[in-house]
Amino acid sequence: MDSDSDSDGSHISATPPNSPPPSTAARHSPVSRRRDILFSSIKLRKKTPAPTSTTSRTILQPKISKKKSSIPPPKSEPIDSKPLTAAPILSNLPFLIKKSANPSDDNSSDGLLHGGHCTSKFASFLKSKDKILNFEPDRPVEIKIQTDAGSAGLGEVVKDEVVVVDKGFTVKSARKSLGLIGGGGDSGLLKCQKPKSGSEGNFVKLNINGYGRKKFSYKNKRTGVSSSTRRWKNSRVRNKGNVKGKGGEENGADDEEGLVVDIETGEERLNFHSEPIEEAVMRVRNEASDENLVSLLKLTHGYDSFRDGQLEAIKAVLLGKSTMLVLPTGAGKSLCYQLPALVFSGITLVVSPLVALMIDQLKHLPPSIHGGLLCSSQKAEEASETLRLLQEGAIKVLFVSPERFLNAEFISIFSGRSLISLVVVDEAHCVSEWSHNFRPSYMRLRASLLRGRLNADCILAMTATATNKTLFDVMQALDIPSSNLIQSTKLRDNLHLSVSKSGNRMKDLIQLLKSSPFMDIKSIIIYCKFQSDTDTISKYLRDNNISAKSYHSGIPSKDRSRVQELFCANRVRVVVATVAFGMGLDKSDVGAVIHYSLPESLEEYVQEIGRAGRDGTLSYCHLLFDDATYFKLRSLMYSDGVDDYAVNKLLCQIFSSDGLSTEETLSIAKESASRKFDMKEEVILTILTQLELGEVQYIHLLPLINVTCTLNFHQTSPPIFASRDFVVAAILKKSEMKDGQYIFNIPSVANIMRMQAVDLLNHLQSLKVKGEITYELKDQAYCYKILKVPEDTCLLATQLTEWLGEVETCKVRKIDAVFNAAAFAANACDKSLGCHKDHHTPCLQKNILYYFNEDADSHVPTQIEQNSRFLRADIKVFLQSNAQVKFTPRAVARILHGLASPAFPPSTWSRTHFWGRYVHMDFRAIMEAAKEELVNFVGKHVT
Ligand SMILES: Nc1ncnc2c1ncn2[C@@H]1O[C@H](COP(=O)(O)OP(=O)(O)OP(=O)(O)O)[C@@H](O)[C@H]1O
Repeated sequence: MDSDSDSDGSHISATPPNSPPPSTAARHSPVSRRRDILFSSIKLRKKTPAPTSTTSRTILQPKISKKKSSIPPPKSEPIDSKPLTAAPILSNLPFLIKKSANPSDDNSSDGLLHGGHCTSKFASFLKSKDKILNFEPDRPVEIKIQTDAGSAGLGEVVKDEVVVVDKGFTVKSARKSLGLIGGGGDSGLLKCQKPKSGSEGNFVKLNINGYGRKKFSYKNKRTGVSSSTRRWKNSRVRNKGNVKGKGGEENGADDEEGLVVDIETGEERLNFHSEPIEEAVMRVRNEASDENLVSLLKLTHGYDSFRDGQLEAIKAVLLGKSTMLVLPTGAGKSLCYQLPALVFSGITLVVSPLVALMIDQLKHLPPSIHGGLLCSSQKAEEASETLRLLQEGAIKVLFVSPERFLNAEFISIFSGRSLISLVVVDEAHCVSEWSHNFRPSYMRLRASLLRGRLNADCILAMTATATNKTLFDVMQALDIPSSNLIQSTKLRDNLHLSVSKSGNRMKDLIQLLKSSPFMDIKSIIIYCKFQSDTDTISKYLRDNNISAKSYHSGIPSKDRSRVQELFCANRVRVVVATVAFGMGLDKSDVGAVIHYSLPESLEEYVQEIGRAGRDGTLSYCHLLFDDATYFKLRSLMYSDGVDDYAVNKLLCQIFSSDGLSTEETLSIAKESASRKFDMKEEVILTILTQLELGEVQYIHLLPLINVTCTLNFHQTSPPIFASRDFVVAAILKKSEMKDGQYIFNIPSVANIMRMQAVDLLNHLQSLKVKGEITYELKDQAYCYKILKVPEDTCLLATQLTEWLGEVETCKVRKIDAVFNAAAFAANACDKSLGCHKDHHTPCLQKNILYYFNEDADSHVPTQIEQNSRFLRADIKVFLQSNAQVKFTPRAVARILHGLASPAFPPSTWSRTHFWGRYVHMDFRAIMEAAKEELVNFVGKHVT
């Protein structure tokens, strides 16, 4: 499709010129990448009854575990053959104080994990028995711990030193691994520096009775700077090049128990005393009674009681019942797998969509539970270290990204063995394409894989935000019976919700921040949709003497971490952020969340306001909305749409291989295919994923590689080299010569050599190291092998297109629902439910709950315009003035909505007068009109 046209006849349009078209950069850099990858696959699942009960009750009875563990049995076995076989879970487990990880370092934009990008520094964020692999060895953390448990335990800060005195625990043993807090080896990089005895004046002592989890927020009396921050700096200097903790050596003991402080977040963590916990675990294994569970909870987490839904979920899981758990954000879902992980003998595998979340959850594991993580951008040695520890039984809870399930080696660890006791699917709504952020990679998480290949009997799916339709889908995919749904209200009642329609959002925002209650709130998140907004607003706030920083995926990860650090340390009052901020952020005292832009769904709204008031205090959430943003965001929901014929053409290319041998690696270059089919790369990936994971497995997807290689020989002449090296011979045979360079396609050569593309690349690399060749690679491509050719490509294309259309409709319905709820509150609420002025907690809560419980496909009314008297005339003019270009109805509608697409780039098309002119009108209505006009236009020009 050629679309290079400058002249579009704008001068003769039917409507007067619009206000200047929105900047394409702004329009097309919404940070919600969720939408970009939302398209996915057709799932033709068997229908099972929808979950009916909102709360399932379980009767806990001991169950005999069938599982064997690689972990040797403990010295003290349970008294009888009770359900859950024992493991030496606690002795000599390490205690870890970690430098808080940086959740924003996920390379994938907005912190979302796609294709498993994460920086390697997370990779080694691992707790293990022998080692703590720190990702920044040059930045060890020191924490001083007061060992004198006999002291009164009153906290104070002197000379920036932090120490925790634990009254409730005693030091269990003195270990030699002095550099490692509680560690058993000497390779740990986190430092525990013991105070010199009697130097109490240097240390903070907290009166915590061993169990408290108070917020640590002491300030240095002199500087006013948080001691943890200062401490952090000090420790860096002091520990340079010194891995072993000197202080620890001096004192001869470093295995402290009690409460300790995360040096960066200031958060307290419980150290533990292994024997009482071990005994408590045994008691739960013998009888998972409320009493036994509460006493374990107290020992491991320091809490006196369970929150709503927790006990029920834990009991169900301990009984081996696969469970769907829906609790509000911040309600404490993690605990529901942490305690079972401790009790089960095998591994608990936690699947999480974000590296940031994984890090956060790993960080928040109680010290009695060993954790590790695997993500795809780990260095090979880091991943193998984790796997080694896993196989040794040194990891109880392993966090993995869904992409890990593509890795055959990983799956093979568990195949045929009963190593896994529990699989936890966190953010389980991602499994469903009807959720607000479906992840194609979550499609791999099917009960068949988890049970069949990983040998995991029990699955715990957790989410805070799912409509009934999504829940049904997830439970069906994971084979969770409808009776095993544990669900509590979706909104915390400490969130005060308000809404206002705004004519000038910037001005209204400042006014809001300067008025009660917001003016007194010390920690505020402002959510925006567009990156550019976050920068503009934060600057504007600073200009108005409000301490603010922006946060979005376009900011370098180091700076993002810094913003998060400052915010967590209460040194920045406001963070103006895109959706990228907040995932994995467990700052408990965020007092307000303000939406500067309309969220894309009520799920997103609930998730984001859930960042506020996690400490249970009354917190304020205000939503500013306007029509223009709604139109813009609604329009963007259509940017991934595809047409039947384009999908058909793509399928023809996918299955166009000559040989169709299952051994052949085929490829589709991302960029050129995207342009050729006018389809976003993510949409192509979605279709490929569906072809792999749908009901029929047509292809097997392989890792992305650059497929075009340009090669130069430097030492040996090519023919002589070819006679010695059969790979080179094949390359010469398959290459095109251009300017003395050999250009070839990697998979083609690999195929004739009957080798894997990756092995060919390794071979080239070794020749390069020897100085024989240099080469360049380009054209990133999706690689795959064909397993089955569809009998009817057209039918398959139609099914795929229809399904993608349904997903699109679902997304549009979501944004309509959130707009309607806001508009109702602002314009139509009769205040009968108790709302007053801008305060609309009752009516918003009601609408949100209604939305979550609504009938799956119920109609959501829209206020968007369906027609315009100038539309037809404008389309006519547009087509006439671009008569040389082949348009589809979708292409015309996109241009009229100002939506970029691969074949109609904004660099060319935003110049037209029609670009974005009809963004306020329903996209599909424009497509319909464009279709009719195109038929007329083509009819006239053909005859
Ligand atoms: N029984 C309990 N008593 C007191 N605090 C608890 C209890 N259970 C969990 N918490 C605390 O509540 C906070 C939120 O817990 P958690 O992170 O598990 O929430 P979540 O439900 O996973 O939230 P989100 O959906 O936002 O990730 C944590 O600080 C946790 O320690």
